[in-house]
Parts: sequence; structure tokens; C-alpha cells
Amino acid sequence: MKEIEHVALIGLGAVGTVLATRLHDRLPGRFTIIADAGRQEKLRRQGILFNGKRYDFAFADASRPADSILIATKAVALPEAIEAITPHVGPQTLILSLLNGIDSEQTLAERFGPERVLYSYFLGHPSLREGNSVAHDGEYRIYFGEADNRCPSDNVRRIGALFDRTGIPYEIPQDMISALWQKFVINIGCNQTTALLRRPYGHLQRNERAMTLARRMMEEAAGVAGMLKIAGAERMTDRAEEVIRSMNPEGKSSMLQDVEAGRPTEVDIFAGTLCRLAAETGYPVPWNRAALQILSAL
Ligand SMILES: NC(=O)C1=CN([C@@H]2O[C@H](COP(=O)(O)OP(=O)(O)OC[C@H]3O[C@@H](n4cnc5c(N)ncnc54)[C@H](OP(=O)(O)O)[C@@H]3O)[C@@H](O)[C@H]2O)C=CC1
Ligand SMILES: CC(C)(CO)C(=O)C(=O)O
Repeated sequence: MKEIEHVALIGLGAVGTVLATRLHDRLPGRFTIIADAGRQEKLRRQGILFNGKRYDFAFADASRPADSILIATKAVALPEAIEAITPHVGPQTLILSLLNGIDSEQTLAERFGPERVLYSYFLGHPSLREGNSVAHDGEYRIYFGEADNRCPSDNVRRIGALFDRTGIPYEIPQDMISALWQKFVINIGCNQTTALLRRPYGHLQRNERAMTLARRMMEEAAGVAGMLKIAGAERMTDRAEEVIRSMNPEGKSSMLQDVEAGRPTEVDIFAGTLCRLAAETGYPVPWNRAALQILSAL
């Protein structure tokens, strides 16, 4: 099993910075950022502040492929990110997409081949970004793996070994497709509700009407999961509510942060994807249709 030595990351935002600072500290000289000339210039000038400490990262050199590439851009930037990482992908490169939603791995597998892509996502307290300043309390895990991890593949073990060496907390779910859908149900509820109401997690935790709104949207997502025969669909809404209740009350979902910063939201990979799948399966999703309409109109 070939050890992962050189790691590159694209998307030095809220989630990317949490991982980049850890990899920078634990893989000296072997961790780099993939960024275009404009972003490189800005990063050289301003650095990134993580919990108040300035970080200056090295940039990836396309003459040597990375052993692993982590993608942490927003979904709208995935096509650009794919072009940007292409020169850094070699025959042994393993790609992990930390994007929310259930589609990015498929898009990456179509471009680079399924043998180079693992499923993954970030779950925990939200990471907060304002400009080049990111704050996070360390409460998170990376969930990753192949679709079925009852017998972990070499690639899964390689990434597990990297995370062990660098102290990145992780879990390898046996059924990664079910886990990805569980995360999707959580995002459908908490990202969309916090963005619609423009309130942090504490509001959902205290206000039963807000939590009911989140539950209605999550029940629809879990209903579609059931139609698609995703394992554990019937437990996903209750589990998602538990996750929302465990968030830090002042925490803001990535979608609420986008709304507040005037950035485009990722509603297309949440309610947008759900509405498309609902039309295919014939499952009614009126709450998510309304959320899609409102959030796309911002
Ligand atoms: N924030 C959170 O707590 C969580 C977020 N997620 C998910 O993780 C993903 C990333 O979210 P988040 O970190 O919040 O997003 P951010 O908007 O904070 O960060 C995205 C970063 O990607 C950079 N970027 C965009 N296009 C490119 C490009 N072509 N080349 C290089 N860099 C690029 C942006 O740079 P620039 O600003 O210059 O455009 C920005 O630094 C999303 O899918 C989100 O849903 C998942 C769990 C938690
Ligand atoms: C992990 C969670 C739910 C944190 O808010 C998230 O995925 C997001 O903000 O996009």
C-alpha cells in the first residue's frame, strides 16, 4: 500500500482552511494549495487567518502530481476546480470532494475515473469565514470511503493512514451512500431553514416552528431516499434533528453565511437536486419546492 506523501487542496475557504492548517502543520513541505494566479497573489499578500493565527501556504507545482487532492470549493465552482486540478492529477492520485450534496463525486468520477475518487463530507460545528479570516472550534469529522466499506479498500486505508498521521478526525461508514444521504437530509433541513430565516442554529433549537419547518423539508428528503431504497431512510429525519440540536447555538450554516455575504447559495445541490429526484420518483416535495423558489430568488 503506497503511503500518501504529497497532498494538495483547492478551496481555501471555511472548510478548506480547517483541513489546510492541520495538513500544513503536520506535513511540512508536502502540503500545497492549488490556486489561480489572482488567488495566489491575494493569498501571498493577506495570508489566511485561522482562529487569529496567520498562515502562509505553499502553492502546488504541476510538474509533480499530488498523491491526494482535497476539493473544498462551493458547488458552483466545481467545474473551475476540476480544470484547475487536472494538471496535478497523476495515475496514483486520490481525490476527495468535501462539497455538500450527493452529486460531486459522480461528476469527478466521470472526469477522472471512479478508481481515483472516494466519497467524503465534513460534519460537525460549522466553520465561519469572513473574507480571509476563518474560525472553527475543532468539533468535526470527515466521513469518507467507497460506497461499501465492509472490507475497506487500499485507497480507503491510504486516506485513513494519512488522517491518522495528521490528526484529522474521521469515520468510515460501512454504507457510505446511506451516510451521504443522511448528510444531505441534514443540509436540506439546517442549511435551508437557517438561510430562509436568516438565523443561526440556536434559533432552530429554541423555536419549535423553525424546527418544524426544518423537519418538513427533511421528511421530504428522507421520503425520496426511501423511494430510492437508500438504507436507513426512515431514521434520517430524527437523526438529523439530533445533529441540529448538537450544533453550537451561534453557529451559522454555510448557506446562511452565503446569504449574509451576498454570495450565490448552493440551493441547487439541495432543494434543486431533491426536486429533480422527486419528479423522477413521483414523491411530493412541496416544502422544498417553495424553498427552492424563495432561495433562488434571493
Ligand atoms: N462552512 C462549513 O461549515 C461547511 C461547508 N461545507 C461544504 O463545503 C463546501 C465549501 O464550503 P465553505 O468552505 O463554507 O465555502 P467558502 O465559500 O468559505 O470557501 C470556498 C473557497 O473556494 C475558493 N475557490 C472558489 N473557486 C476557486 C477556484 N477556481 N480555485 C481555487 N479556489 C477557489 C473560494 O475562493 P474565493 O473566495 O476567492 O472565491 C473560497 O476560498 C461547500 O460545498 C459547503 O456546502 C460542508 C460542511 C460544513
Ligand atoms: C456541517 C454543516 C451542517 C454545518 O453547518 C454544514 O454542512 C454546512 O454548514 O454546510
